[in-house]
Amino acid sequence: MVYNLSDQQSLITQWVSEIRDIDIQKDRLRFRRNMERIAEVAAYEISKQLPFITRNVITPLGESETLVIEEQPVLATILRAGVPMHNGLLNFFDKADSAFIAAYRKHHRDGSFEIEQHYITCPPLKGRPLIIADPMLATGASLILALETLLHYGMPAQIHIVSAIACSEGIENVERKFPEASIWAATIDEELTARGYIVPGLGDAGDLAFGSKEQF
Ligand SMILES: O=P(O)(O)OC[C@H]1O[C@H](OP(=O)(O)OP(=O)(O)O)[C@H](O)[C@@H]1O
Ligand SMILES: O=c1cc[nH]c(=O)[nH]1
Ligand SMILES: [Mg+2]
Repeated sequence: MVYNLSDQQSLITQWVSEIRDIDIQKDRLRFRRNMERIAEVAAYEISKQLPFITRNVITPLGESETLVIEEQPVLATILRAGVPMHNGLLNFFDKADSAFIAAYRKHHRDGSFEIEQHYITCPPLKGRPLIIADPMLATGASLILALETLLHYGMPAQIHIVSAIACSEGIENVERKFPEASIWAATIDEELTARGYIVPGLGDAGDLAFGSKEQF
């Protein structure tokens, strides 16, 4: 299932406009915070699909029957561009465990690239909701490799993918491999360049959040 959070006008469409804008996106603090709050809204929406249980709470004046999350999710993030979205998810799922995957596109001279994955840390996933943040779902190669690796830690009860900008081709690639996953995108673009950049997209999310990186 794919959820496009720009289906309706809302603060999400405002924030998407700001992360795309070639001038506004230069403000790194605002860029990271916009990514963070997009993830916060996605966390709220995803929370409606998690299992809840009834709990009796003693208040100073009596008792109240409330609904609380039954099983805390595991929040996974692909470094480095995913870090601001991870913070956003953690702001809302404040009791969750976290998983981290270090992966990046290793570019070759001919313009092609492959995904290098170096480090992963993850708690047991069996029977738990898994929410993975990757701000740019371009070809989907990073996300697919990350999910394939994460599933060695157990089969989650639910898989939710949170992206700021997802492109149709990447969504199709991910859906083919993980049809059970829900994709929550702040917006969806149609075009992918030969070098795997989303158009109109926003540029390089990792560089915009943290600065450019040297590649050896
Ligand atoms: O869907 P894909 O084609 O795999 O592309 C998406 C990936 O590319 C970006 O990471 P990048 O490799 O630029 O690393 P960074 O976070 O260090 O900038 C982005 O954060 C995704 O993880
Ligand atoms: O457009 C894109 C594609 C991958 N990664 C990015 O940061 N931007
Ligand atoms: Mg990058």
